[in-house]
Amino acid sequence: MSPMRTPSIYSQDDPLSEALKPPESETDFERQLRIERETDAKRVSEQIDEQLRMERENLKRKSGDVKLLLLGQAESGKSTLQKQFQLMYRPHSLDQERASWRTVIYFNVVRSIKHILNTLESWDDSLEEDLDGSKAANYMNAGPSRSGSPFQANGAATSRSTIATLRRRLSPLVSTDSALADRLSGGVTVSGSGKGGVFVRTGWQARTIDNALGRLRGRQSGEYEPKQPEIVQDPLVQDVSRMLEATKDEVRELWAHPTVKGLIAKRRLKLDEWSEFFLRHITRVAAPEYLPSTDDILHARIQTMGVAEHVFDVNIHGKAVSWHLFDVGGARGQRHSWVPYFDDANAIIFVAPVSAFDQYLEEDPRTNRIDDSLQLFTQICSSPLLKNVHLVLFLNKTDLLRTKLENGLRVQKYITSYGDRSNDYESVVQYFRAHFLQVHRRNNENRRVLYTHFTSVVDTKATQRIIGNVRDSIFRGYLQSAALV
Ligand SMILES: Nc1nc2c(ncn2[C@@H]2O[C@H](COP(=O)(O)OP(=O)(O)OP(=O)(O)O)[C@@H](O)[C@H]2O)c(=O)[nH]1
Ligand SMILES: [Mg+2]
Repeated sequence: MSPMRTPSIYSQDDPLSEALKPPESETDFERQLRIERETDAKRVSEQIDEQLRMERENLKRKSGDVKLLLLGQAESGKSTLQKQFQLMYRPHSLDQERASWRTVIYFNVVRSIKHILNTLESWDDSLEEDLDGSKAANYMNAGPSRSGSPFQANGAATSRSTIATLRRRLSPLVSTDSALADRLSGGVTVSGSGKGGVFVRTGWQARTIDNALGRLRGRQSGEYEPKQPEIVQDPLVQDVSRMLEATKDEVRELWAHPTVKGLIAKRRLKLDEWSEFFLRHITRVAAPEYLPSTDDILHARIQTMGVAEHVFDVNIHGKAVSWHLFDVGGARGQRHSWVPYFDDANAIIFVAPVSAFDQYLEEDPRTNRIDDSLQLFTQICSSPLLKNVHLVLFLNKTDLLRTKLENGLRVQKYITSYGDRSNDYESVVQYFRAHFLQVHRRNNENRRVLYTHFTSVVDTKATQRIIGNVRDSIFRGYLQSAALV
């Protein structure tokens, strides 16, 4: 007679229970493991619910508080701007979460290496063709190589074998990709998350540690003492750190390889700004006791899921006012969650990345990112719910725009209406600004002012000055509308 089954957490009435039912052939040992896993998952889920409930409680808005929304497409720089607010008004909180950013940065590095190796694989045949012909010279001129150019000595065959060796040596590091993604997302996958890979919800920093502890607890017998986030050592992060340390020369060699440089120069390999940043700083990032600097945190990339609320006490003229800042996920699949937050908003900072003129949406590769920003800005300007909101526009990523133009990228190639205007920085930013101003003018029944700033939100000094300006202008409008002056 088979032993009586311990009840599962799946309810018998649940229509999903049929699909989730354990297999008939499950052994006692497998069942025990499954039940432990389920109990563990339930505990984590309850902790998350409790944490969210407490966060909601703490975040309750009082009348007189300022509600500021950060809006804009994915990768525009909203969360980076939020970090600047945090740095300015709650710097200790960034220190507390500093260690958890290591997971994100390792994930960014591992994804970048994976992307380079995959691109090398898919271009293998045409590379061979290029490298055998005169075009090889372009690759060699495209950038310095730490190890010298392998093509000069033995040609394409040597290059291929160097890359094959690097691929083999880097494969254990690359294979940590999904475990890191899982750690960050807490196992939640979102379809269409694309190359950025992982969406995180508000409070992920604490939960990243909790996820690690949950798993640790599963392995240990007996009780464990919860520790401070800073001193908790996530075994996965420790493993990745060791691997990175052991293979940092290979990562550097791959990054400096003439074929990789050549593919980048020919725009066959497109790396995101954060990939380039961390690969450039790989020696520091791969050091055993690496703790991310503030600059590293500002460059780290993780997609926002839903809407994350942050509260800051902003002091102005001796009076402390609570600001509730809402950082939204900008990907198309996330935008439906914005509208409930429009109600009673005081101000919006719309972030539009002007460097993105040569880029297309991850979610829809036919849509140019500047076009998408303009469409989105049109919707925001024309929304009746937002007609009284103080409106600020950040034309962001101006540093990257400058670099692209200096490298000879022509705007007209991607935005034909640009025509034969001069391709210098000033002409380009003014052209984009004029388009946003036009959208605003056409959707401005209430004759409200649009405050525009050219920004690079990874630049702390400049951004904090601009935040100061924005704070003052929002505050003036806020005082007027509250009839306090
Ligand atoms: N160089 C440079 N990088 C920037 C700038 N603004 C943002 N970034 C980088 O761009 C990446 C994306 O920025 P995020 O702040 O995560 O973008 P987001 O708007 O929050 O994106 P979603 O959460 O997906 O909506 C990060 O790696 C940032 O470091 C900028 O002005 N200059
Ligand atoms: Mg974000």
